[in-house]
Amino acid sequence: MRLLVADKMDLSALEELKVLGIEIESRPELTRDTLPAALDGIGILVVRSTEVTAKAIASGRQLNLIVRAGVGVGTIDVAAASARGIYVANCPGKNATAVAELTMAFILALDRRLVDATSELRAGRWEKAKYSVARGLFGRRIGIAGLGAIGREVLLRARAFGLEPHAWSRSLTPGRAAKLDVSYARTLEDLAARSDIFTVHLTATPQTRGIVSRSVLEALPDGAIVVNAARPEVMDYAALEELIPRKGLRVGLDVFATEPDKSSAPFESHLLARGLVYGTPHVGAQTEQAQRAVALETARIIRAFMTEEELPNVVNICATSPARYAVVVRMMDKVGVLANTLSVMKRHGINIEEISNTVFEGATATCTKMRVSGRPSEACLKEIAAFEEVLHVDIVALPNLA
Ligand SMILES: NC(=O)c1ccc[n+]([C@@H]2O[C@H](COP(=O)([O-])OP(=O)(O)OC[C@H]3O[C@@H](n4cnc5c(N)ncnc54)[C@H](O)[C@@H]3O)[C@@H](O)[C@H]2O)c1
Ligand SMILES: O=C(O)CC[C@@H](O)C(=O)O
Repeated sequence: MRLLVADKMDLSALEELKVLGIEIESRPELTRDTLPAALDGIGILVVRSTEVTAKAIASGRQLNLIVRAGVGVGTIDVAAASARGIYVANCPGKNATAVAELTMAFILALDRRLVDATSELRAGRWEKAKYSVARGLFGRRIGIAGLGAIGREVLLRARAFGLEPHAWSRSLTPGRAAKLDVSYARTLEDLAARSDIFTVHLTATPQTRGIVSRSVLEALPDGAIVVNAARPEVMDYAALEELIPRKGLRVGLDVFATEPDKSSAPFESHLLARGLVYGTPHVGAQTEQAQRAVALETARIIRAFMTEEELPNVVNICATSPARYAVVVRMMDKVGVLANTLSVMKRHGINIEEISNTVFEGATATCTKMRVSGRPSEACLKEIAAFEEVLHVDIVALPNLA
């Protein structure tokens, strides 16, 4: 099988896959527009930020698996992949430490205005009085929006700096907050209102688009530090642009709405000219440690795809299966027995949603579980049971977990 890595990546971690017959091709120069033509004959695609459009997915006729070597899958048309039965998997948590470190770097740099001080020194200006007015972090309040993998790493580091942690997260309850020893905020507005430092670590989904809204940003105290190392879509950047000078916000951004596809393209953001705004070109995950961890996780996913039944970190499996019954058939491990069973199911109009087959020690007998949406008739089950090589047929009603 051919594997294409369409981004810059630590390839040494993928070397071990060659023993599985995988041929690795590295083409970091590919872009959203050139990727579709490069997918001919490719079975596995690995990407970081290169966009995988519906057009690319349609061109990848042999594509079985797309691995996002990172967390956010917003650059992949997951719906198009699902419609063609292509797995999409990611590497959650593997770069959390790196992003938390960048978040802390922004907070410290903004408090001390490190970038401006350095620029002045470089220009030959010793502005000691100007840069001797930092507020300091100890005892100040940090509001963490989203206590996922990165949010929790930020929490850990915030404590070490003596910051007072407050949080809002989708599944955070007052009880859980008490266990984590963080002050519970009922809403994002509530969190913003008590944040001297406000940092966002939410997934970008249709539900979280603009969730850090104008009213959330309006609720921030004047002079607050704001960090977004998550995704631009989660924050109302137009409102932020307006509020930076009005409220004297100090802002650190690793993510921009105008990010180019590849680093050679030009970049522009009005936000950077609005006041004390520091930026980095989406490098939150770019430490050697994080990239190594992500590459190892990518290799683990691909190995599992080639050798195991279960695939880790898949983001596009049907959350609630439409299957309502399982037909459990114990049968002899012989050619054609399963095919006969399937042909009976087909004749009775039964659509199989999921199927698994376990072979027992000695390879004499197997157990096949077919999960189906409609209940097969007694006649259908009797027909299956009538095959000489079928040992037993059962039907089990599945709990509706929807
Ligand atoms: N700057 C970078 O280079 C970089 C690197 C890694 C991750 N990220 C981004 O950082 C963010 C956090 O990543 P993570 O690894 O902590 O992810 P995570 O899945 O561990 O945590 C995500 C958080 O978002 C919340 N969330 C998800 N859907 C939500 C919804 N519909 N409503 C409210 N909250 C919701 C979750 O409850 C959780 O608190 C993501 O946007 C990710 O893409 C950026
Ligand atoms: O790999 C990258 O360049 C960005 C990674 C980051 O945004 C992620 O979601 O993991």
